Order: sequence, then C-alpha cells, then structure tokens
Amino acid sequence: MDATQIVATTILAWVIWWVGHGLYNLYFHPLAGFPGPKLAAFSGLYKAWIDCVAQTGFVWTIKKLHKQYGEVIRVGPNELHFSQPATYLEIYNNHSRWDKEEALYHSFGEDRSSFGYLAYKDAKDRKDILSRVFSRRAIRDAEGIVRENAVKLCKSFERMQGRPVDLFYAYRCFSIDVITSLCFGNSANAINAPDHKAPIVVAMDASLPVFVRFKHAAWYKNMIIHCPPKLSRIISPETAGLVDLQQELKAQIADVTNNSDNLKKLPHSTTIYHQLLDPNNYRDKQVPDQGSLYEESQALMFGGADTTGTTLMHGTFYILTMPEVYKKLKEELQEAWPNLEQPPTLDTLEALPYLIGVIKESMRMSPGVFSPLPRVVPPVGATLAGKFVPGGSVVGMSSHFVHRSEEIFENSNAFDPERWLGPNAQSLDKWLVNFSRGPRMCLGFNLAWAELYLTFAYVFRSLEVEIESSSPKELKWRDVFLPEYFGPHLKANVTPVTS
Ligand code: HEM
Repeated sequence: MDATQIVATTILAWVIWWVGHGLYNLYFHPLAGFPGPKLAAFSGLYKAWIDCVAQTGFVWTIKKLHKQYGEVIRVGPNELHFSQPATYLEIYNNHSRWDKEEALYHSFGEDRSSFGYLAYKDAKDRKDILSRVFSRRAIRDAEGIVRENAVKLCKSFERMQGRPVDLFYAYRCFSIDVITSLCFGNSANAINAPDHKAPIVVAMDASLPVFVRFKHAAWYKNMIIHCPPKLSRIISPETAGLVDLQQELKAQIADVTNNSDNLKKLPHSTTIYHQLLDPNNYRDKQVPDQGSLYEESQALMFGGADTTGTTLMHGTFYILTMPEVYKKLKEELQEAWPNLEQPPTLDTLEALPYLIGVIKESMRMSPGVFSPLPRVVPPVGATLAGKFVPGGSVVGMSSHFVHRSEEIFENSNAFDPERWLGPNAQSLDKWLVNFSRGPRMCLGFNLAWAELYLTFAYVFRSLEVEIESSSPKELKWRDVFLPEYFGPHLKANVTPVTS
C-alpha cells in the first residue's frame, strides 16, 4: 500500500467507526428511549456546531427543544436536560454529591481548584479552607474592602464629566477590584482605567467564547494552555490578555510561596494565600503547589467577576428603564441614608425591603451562570422527573428554566421587586437558584450579596443616573457557560447628588 492508500484506508476506517458509534448511540445507548433530536443523540457534534459554528447559544436551542419534545430531553449522546423547576432541586441538593462532568469543567484550565475539582470530596476539602475567606462572618469583617471599592466606583463615575459611563465594563471593573483586593491583597485597580476599559476585563470577556471551543476540543485547549506564553499569544489572540494575567498571578504566587515572610507584606490577612498556604489547614500538612494555587486564583476571578458584574448590570438596566422602580428605590435609600456623609452599615441595608426585592429580582433576571451545570449520575442510577436515569449519564439544568417558570414566578419575564415583598415571598426564596444549590453551590455568595447591597446603595443614593440613548432596548446574550453579550453596551449619564 502506498501512502495515499494508507491515509484513505485510515479515514474510511474512522468514518465507519464514527457512523457505527453514532448508530449505537441512536438505537442501543441506555438513553436511546429519551426524546430529542436524532442528531443530538447521534453525536456530540450537534452541540459543538451550535456552540462553535452557529454560535446561537445552546440554552436557547434547549428551550425550543423542550417545547417540541417535552420536559425531559436528550441533548447529547449521553446527556439529558430537564425543564421542570422541581427537577432542578432533585439534581442540585445537599444529598446529591454527584461528580461534575469532565469535558466542561476541565475546559477552563482550573482542574485543581474549588470550581474545577470533579469529585465532591476534593472540592469540599478546598472549599472548607476557603470558607474562612468567604463565610458570612469573614465577609462582614471585609465589608470595608467592598465599601471602599463601591466609593471608588462612584468617584470614577463622577470623573466622567458628562460623558456616559459604560456600565458593562464599569461593574466588572468593580467586581475584579473587590476580588483582587480581598483574595490576593493586590487590587487590579481596574476601576481607574480610562473609560473603565481595563485590559483585564476586556481580556476576560474576549476569552469566554474560546473556553467553549476548549470544551469541545481538549487537544486545542492543551495546545494553547501548555505552549510558551509568546507562542500562545500568536496562536490565540483572544486569550492573549489571559496569558498576561496568568503571568502576573503566577509571579505573585511564586513571591508568597517562595518566602512566607512576603505574606506579611500584603495589606491585610484575609487573602486566600493566608489560608491555602497554612499547613495546619491540611490533614497531611501538605500545602498545594503553585499550579494549584494559580488555578484557584483564576477560578475565583472568573467565578466572581462577570457574575456579579452581570447581575449589577441587569438590575441597573431595569431600574433605569422603569421610572417607578427608580423612584421607589431612591426614596427608600434616601430615608435610610439621610446624610450623605454618614453611610449606613451593611446591616441597615440588609433590612431595606425594596432594596432586597431589587437585588433578588436582579439575580432572577440576570443570566449569572447561564449554561446547565452538568453532573454525572452515580452508578446506581437516579430517578429524576419521575424517570429512571441510568448511572453514568450526564444530567443538567439551566437556572433559566426555574427563574422564568410561569408556574412559580407569575409574569416571569417582568422585573417586579414587589413579588419579593408579598405574603408568598418566603416561599419564592427556594426558587432563587442563581448561586445553584447543594455541595457545589457558589462559594462566593456572601461576598456577592455584600457587593450588590453596597453598590446599588452607593450608586443610586449618591448619583442621579439616566440611561444613555445608545443603550440597547433589551440585553441580548448567548450561553458560553457564562453569558456572552451582543450589541451595544448599557450606558448611563450620571451626576452626583448634592445632599
Ligand atoms: C451574583 C454573583 C454570582 C453568581 C450568580 C454565582 C453563581 C455561581 C454558580 C451558579 C455556581 C455553581 C457552578 C457549577 O456548579 O458549576 C458557582 C460556583 C462558584 N462560585 Fe459563584 N457566583 C457569583 C459570585 C461569586 C463570587 C463573588 C465568587 C468568589 C470570588 C464566586 C466563586 C465561586 C466558586 C469558587 C464556585 C465553585 C464552587 C464549587 O464548584 O463547588 N462566585 N457560582
């Protein structure tokens, strides 16, 4: 056989294997009885096509598929998606310690982090240590850091001197500065970037669609992540900014790990390094290596920056486009905070009913983490939505199907803070799942709440804010795990209030 024949035979053998495997998936796979598009059952390329080529957003596709095929659908050869809100709590709850699914969760290059560990036990060990930075009490102690950044944000708005503020960038700058100050003791100072277009925020935004490609092609991810930084910048310009960030974080980590005295030079002792580098926090007294510390840092940056920024942006969008909401929020804040020179404590803000309603509604209406959070059903199988799902199957559900359920939230597409003030409000709390539920729920939720209380309070008490005319009429996004936004950014004209 000559070389051409060898290549042709190899390709033919591969095509035969691929078609055979697809036919097995269609007719003999344990999930063969579940409804859904034939192409999705045949091959994972269906999902890859929507994510990477059509780029229309898989959650939007899933929504259409549920209308066509019902409440339980097969969205990949080994994957099911559910639409009934009750099923969300069957998958994500404190009794289900199911593994995370590898292709997605190892696509971010954070395998050894609280977010990236697949197994419950590994994640629990890491989260137990980090909870000393993120517990309610720890966040109370760190209130000053969040407040300081909320003030910095408002001052940066004032400096715009009549030019509109890009709220998409500005809120992300704020959340990045909070995380980098609190977790690493080294603020990125993104808020003070010209027009809030901080390179780190732009870099994180540009890298989102690349991670989707990584999910479908691990070889591509390994090539970009493991090749030398200079080459990686050329092959993948979208992740070039991330490479810079990686270099900076790695240098800081090397600094604190090579000489523990350097920890003392950090401005406060609540950084993640103070906890993660303390051998007494580990049964075997072994602290994680620099690679794992880097991955944890990256996970916290991605986990806490876009999510909080997005929630603030969505909330602000509705406040600015609904005069009644703007007025009620302002009035409540003015009453609780009569003298601008004497800002209220977080405790006081946490007791303001309308502000609470605004925040909960911002969380509900914001995509937050938009994609389904895939979990692997344990070997014994499980019953979900009344159907037996065999062990090893991947199951997931996007929070969108809970938050926009008409059965739970009447008029679910309307932003209505009052729904959280009525007699049924408490029963709704169970269905606010933006931080997910169960052992893998968000580690940073106390921090996120504090950021939302303080930022909404400072922005809407100390400034008059008006939507700028170039802003979109509605916010549009697709899921790339987190949301990726299209079209013009939300912008606002701001003027400081005098009293
Ligand atoms: C409104 C803001 C936030 C939202 C909507 C949000 C949402 C979520 C969700 C849905 C998960 C579960 C992900 C999964 O199962 O794969 C999660 C996990 C996580 N979040 Fe957040 N998050 C927010 C803020 C934060 C902040 C401020 C931090 C910390 C700086 C943070 C750190 C994490 C980490 C480390 C995990 C992984 C936990 C695990 O896998 O066990 N998040 N978050």
